Amino acid sequence: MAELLTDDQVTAALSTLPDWSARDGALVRSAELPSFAQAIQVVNRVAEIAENDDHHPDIDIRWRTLTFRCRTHSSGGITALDVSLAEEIDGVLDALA
Ligand SMILES: C[C@H](O)[C@H](O)[C@H]1CNC2=NC(N)=NC(=O)C2=N1
Repeated sequence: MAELLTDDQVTAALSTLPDWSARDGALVRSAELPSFAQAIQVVNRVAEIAENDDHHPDIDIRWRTLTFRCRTHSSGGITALDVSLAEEIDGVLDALA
């Protein structure tokens, strides 16, 4: 099972992820896309990455606003897998937002 990050490790990771915060044992980011269709494109691209990595974010879709929550369910909190996933989600948003 993946190791949980310490609070200090989470703080250090967040310093490189300015659009993310830590809430309730998860890395959380919201993003508003120009349209619902573009929001769904982002979701589809993130879904592909999540399947490849076998690590899946919780995703909330409200019209064109997406909220991603990255936590390792099997570990019960934030692990290095979530930091990597957050970086990959940033990459998708940078490319499509
Ligand atoms: C067997 C497989 O690796 C697990 O079920 C994976 C799938 N995706 C997952 N995603 C997340 N975010 N947390 C998990 O614990 C998790 N477990």
